[in-house]
This record gives sequence, C-alpha cells and structure tokens, in this order.
Amino acid sequence: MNAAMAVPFPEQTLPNWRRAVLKVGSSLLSDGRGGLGKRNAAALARLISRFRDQGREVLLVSSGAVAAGRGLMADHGGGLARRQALAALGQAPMLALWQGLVEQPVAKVLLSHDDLRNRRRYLNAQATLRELLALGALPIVNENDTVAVDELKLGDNDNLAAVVATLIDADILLIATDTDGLYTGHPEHDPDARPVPRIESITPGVMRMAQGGAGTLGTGGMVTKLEAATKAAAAGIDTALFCGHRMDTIDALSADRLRGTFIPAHGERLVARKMWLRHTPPSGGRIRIDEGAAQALAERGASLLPGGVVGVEGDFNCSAMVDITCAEGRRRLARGLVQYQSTDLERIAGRHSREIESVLGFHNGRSVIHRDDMVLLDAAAAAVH
Ligand SMILES: Nc1ncnc2c1ncn2[C@@H]1O[C@H](COP(=O)(O)OP(=O)(O)O)[C@@H](O)[C@H]1O
Ligand SMILES: N[C@@H](CCC(=O)OP(=O)(O)O)C(=O)O
Repeated sequence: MNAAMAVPFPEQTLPNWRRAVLKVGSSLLSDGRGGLGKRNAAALARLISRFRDQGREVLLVSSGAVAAGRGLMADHGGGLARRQALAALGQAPMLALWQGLVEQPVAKVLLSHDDLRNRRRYLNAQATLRELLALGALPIVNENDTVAVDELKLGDNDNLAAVVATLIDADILLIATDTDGLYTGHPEHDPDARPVPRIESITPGVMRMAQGGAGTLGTGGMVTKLEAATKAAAAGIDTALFCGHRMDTIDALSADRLRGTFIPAHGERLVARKMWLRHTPPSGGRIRIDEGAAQALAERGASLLPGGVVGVEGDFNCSAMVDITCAEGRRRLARGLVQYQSTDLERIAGRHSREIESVLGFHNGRSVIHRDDMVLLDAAAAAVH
C-alpha cells in the first residue's frame, strides 16, 4: 500500500434509498490467476440479501464474463473478437457463480447500448426488468459483448449500469470496485493522491484526476465510473463508489454508511423523468378520456385504465408517446407512453382491465398508460394543435 491508500476515506451517511443498481467490476470477480474468484462475490451477495431483508430492491450489473472465459480456456489473448468469444464462454459461469451465492433466482439480461438508444427496445427492457424485480428475482445485467463494438472497445458496464439505473428508476447507483473510491490522482502511481469523499459536480478538473487508466483486470477505470455518475446525477440518481473487497466497507454500507466517494444527484429524480417524458417527441396519436378518468389522473395521479378511454385517434404502436385529451378532444390533459397499439386499444376502450386478456388474447398490463410513464400538462400546454 502506498501513502495515498493509507489515508482512509471518512465515513458518511447515505440518503435513504429503496431501489439500487449495484455494479460489480471484473477487478473484484477475478481470482488473480486468470479465472473467477468467489470471495468478494460472496461478501457482495450477503450485502444484497441484507438489503432485501431491509425491504429494498437490488438489480446487479456484473462484469466478469471475460475473466471467467479466460479461466476456462487458460487464454490470455487480446483483440476484440477473442475477448468477445471469451465473454460468451464466461457468461454462464459468471451467472452460476452468483446463483450459487444468492437465495433468489437470478435472471440473465444481456443488453447493448444500442438496444437502449432504441425507444421501443428501451421500453421492452424496462418492462422485463420491472417484472423481474416484482417477481423477486435478481436481474443480472451484463453488456451483450458479442454485438457491442461501441467506440472500438469491448464493454463498459459502468455506463451501462447508469442507463439501467434510469431505466428502472433506481434511487442510487452503487459501484463496487477494487479501490476505496476516487483519489485526486492514481492511487498506485501518485504519492500525493488524496481521497475525494464527495463530488458536487464532475468538472473537467475532476475527470483529470481519473486519467491514470484502469487496473489490470478492469476496462474503463475511474473515467467510466465518473461518466456513469454524470449520467446518473442528470437523471436524478445518486452514485456511491466503494471498495468491494473490504469487509468493513461492505458492513458499513448495509447500515447506509459509505466509506468511499459520493456523487449526489442534480435535482429530483421524478422531475428528471417527467422532463424526459415532456420532451420526448409525440407520435401524433391521441387518446380521448372521460371526465372520471381525467379527474383520477389530475387529482390522484392515477394510471390511465381502459375503462376511461372513449376514443382513439391516429395509428400508433405499443410504447408510442401519445397525447391524452378530454372526451371532446379540445384540451390536452397529459401525455405518456402507451402500453397498447391503437388497433388493440380501440377494442379494449371502455372495458374493465380484467377483460383485456379475454378481448385481446394477451395483456401488457392493466393500465393503458402507467402513471410513471405519464406527465400531466398545465393549462399553457393544453391547447390541441
Ligand atoms: N484517481 C483515481 N482514483 C482511484 N482509482 C483510479 C484513479 N485513476 C485510475 N484509477 C484506477 O481505476 C481502477 C478501477 O477501475 P477498473 O480497473 O476499471 O475496475 P472495475 O473492474 O471495478 O471496473 C483502480 O483500480 C485504479 O487502478
Ligand atoms: N462485459 C465485460 C466487462 C466489461 C467491463 O465494463 O468491465 P469492468 O470495467 O471490469 O466493469 C465482461 O463481462 O467481462
């Protein structure tokens, strides 16, 4: 340990949270001999189960597939295709490692950044992840390395974790790595490096602190962790960086005490999401609703149910952004992402939610537009054009 690492991070209290994304880097899952190790994963699995006992939800973003593949094939080769092949080989063992350590069933979810840039896929991934959490499973997300060639590098689970955190509306992004947090310089090379316990804003100066590169096993180093924290903060989500092989740090975290780096959200999460909904381009589709539904939306913040729908205008697909207007179509009341395409919605309009399946032969949920996917419009935005 050098002088920088001898200076401890002060302990700080984390804001209360209910849903977290926990990202675990390869640096913690490798056994140091070219394969997967169990020790750190076991401690983090215990942390996940303590969080669950506290009534909280956790989604795991786990790296380690390439490390596992290397272990299987005793291979140290480089190059994109080789690493992609190793990731494919190592995916199942990485998941098996976690399944052997947690009590919940684990669910494998491979995503690419491209998937999440496409709105329809984004919403499908969101629906699947919400459902997995509701089922009490542990979703384990990893980048779909076979198809991920972004910026000519393989994988960046830090940034992916931030996108997933916004996707599932998490309160906090917990990033476990092999250092205590961000230091003012590379902790192994800069003897003057000091802990940075809190970052209000990720300025170019802060990014420069992280330029020392990744560890031997990791991919992005602190740069991608700070990029992820920037994304999370903009979406109203806090980020905590901590060391995933220190038992005292992990124990403290289960009591909401952080010995690492905290990057607070900018503004409120709901506000950020509602801003996103407000500014997503409309599809041109419109749903007319009756007075009772209008009141439920405005006064109780309710989801829109099929029973309140009196008319459907325009052709739109499932997941399209549509306007919700009053029954006569004169005033826009709200807008949101619809769960049913226009032709299906016409068939269930005015019906009770429990009839959806018998009418359509399937159902995408009991609401036409879920409250989390809807934003109410004020009088200034109400005029129909
Ligand atoms: N300023 C810094 N503070 C802390 N760590 C840094 C800094 N700059 C670079 N690093 C490197 O970032 C590494 C963590 O990132 P990385 O190797 O990608 O791990 P992971 O596999 O957990 O994503 C540290 O081990 C350290 O080598
Ligand atoms: N998807 C790759 C990991 C990519 C990655 O971001 O790695 P890391 O910096 O260790 O979190 C894998 O499973 O090996």
